[in-house]
Amino acid sequence: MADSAETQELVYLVTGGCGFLGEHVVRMLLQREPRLRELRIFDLHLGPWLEELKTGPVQVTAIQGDVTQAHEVAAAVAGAHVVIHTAGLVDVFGKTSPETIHEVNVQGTQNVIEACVQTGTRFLIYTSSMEVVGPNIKGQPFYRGNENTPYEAVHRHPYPCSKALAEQLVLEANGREVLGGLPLVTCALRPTGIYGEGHQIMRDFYHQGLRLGGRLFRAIPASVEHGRVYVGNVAWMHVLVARELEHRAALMGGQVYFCYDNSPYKSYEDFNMEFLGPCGLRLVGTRPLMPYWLLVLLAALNTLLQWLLRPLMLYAPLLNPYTLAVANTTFTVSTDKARRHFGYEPLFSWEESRTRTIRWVQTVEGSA
Ligand SMILES: NC(=O)c1ccc[n+]([C@@H]2O[C@H](COP(=O)([O-])OP(=O)(O)OC[C@H]3O[C@@H](n4cnc5c(N)ncnc54)[C@H](O)[C@@H]3O)[C@@H](O)[C@H]2O)c1
Ligand SMILES: CC(C)CCC[C@@H](C)[C@H]1CC[C@H]2[C@@H]3[C@H](O)C=C4C[C@@H](O)CC[C@]4(C)[C@H]3CC[C@]12C
Repeated sequence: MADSAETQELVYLVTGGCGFLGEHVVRMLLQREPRLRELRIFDLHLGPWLEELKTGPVQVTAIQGDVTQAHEVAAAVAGAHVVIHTAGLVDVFGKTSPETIHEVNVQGTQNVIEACVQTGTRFLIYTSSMEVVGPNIKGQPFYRGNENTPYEAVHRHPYPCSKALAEQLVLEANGREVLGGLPLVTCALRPTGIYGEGHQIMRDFYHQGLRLGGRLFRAIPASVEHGRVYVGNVAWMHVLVARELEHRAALMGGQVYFCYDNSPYKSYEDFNMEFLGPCGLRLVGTRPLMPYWLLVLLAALNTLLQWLLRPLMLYAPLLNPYTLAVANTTFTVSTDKARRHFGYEPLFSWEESRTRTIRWVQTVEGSA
């Protein structure tokens, strides 16, 4: 992309632009990418909030489409300078079949890659995930690791498997010739557990606490560290990579970067309480209130119930064998690769991230 900080000439496409992360990427681009002429938002489910974005200087084009449909993807990609591909099924609760997860997350990503090649789009940023690395099926901890830390990335669950395959497709596509003869430049960003305004699981925990009289009951040892990253900083990293990818193609092309900021390392439950506590909830117990084997049994029971009830209803509780294993395994990152490669610094401090998230929880329906 030519250096044209002043002129608005670039066309960006964000797939999954109406999702939790996608919406923040869309808003961040409109706020902090002065070269934008058109911003295309491609999603299976378009949000009503998009209308409010159409009053600004940037042409905002909402495209209702399905990444599993190659022709729809190609039509949306054609003419874009940059594609930020966040669309995906983030399903670790058994809501959809393994086949559907693969079709959306893997085949959908392949469709995006082929659309870039066929239409001449040269820059593709993929939202991968920490789960491409771990935690693995052996439950081995990943303690403050980085992009080069050796770790046996072995998965069985459809979601991490799909993210790993999709990431591999994106990285392997780096350097492919696109229409016009120039090379495709790709990279993948690996957020750890994202939190912030719009985080559905945080909302679920909040409602669960309200139902239990303002209390949540500790299930995971406080010593299990989870890496979390604020959604605004993840969005900022996507914007920054998109801006720097051309000028630093040789360094950044085909690379993966963990998404990180200054959010503290805590157990999943203790971290959530940073936001739910100020909103009136209390985490009962300094240690897990029930033995791990009982949690394993309950998780297995939930899987059985989900299977039995499937003909009648969707039963998809937070607790299942996979979510329990992930929750119970330390996974934290400590890296500065994004800073070294493209000058990333978190846009939001921990204090700002925390305040913004608390304010959002306070607006959640049913809040105390
Ligand atoms: N939430 C996290 O903690 C987290 C952490 C790491 C990585 N990620 C990754 O970030 C991305 C976004 O995750 P999220 O948490 O915002 O999820 P989300 O479910 O809120 O957003 C995903 C978006 O993709 C859209 N989508 C789903 N299937 C589609 C299809 N077939 N065609 C077009 N659009 C489709 C959905 O409508 C939704 O708007 C995903 O790729 C996910 O794997 C999320
Ligand atoms: C004891 C049980 C009730 C566990 C409840 C917490 C559980 C639902 C949480 C714990 C860890 C969470 C995952 C983690 O933050 C990272 C990711 C990667 C991302 O790509 C998708 C979301 C996911 C899987 C989180 C889902 C919710 C988990 C499992």
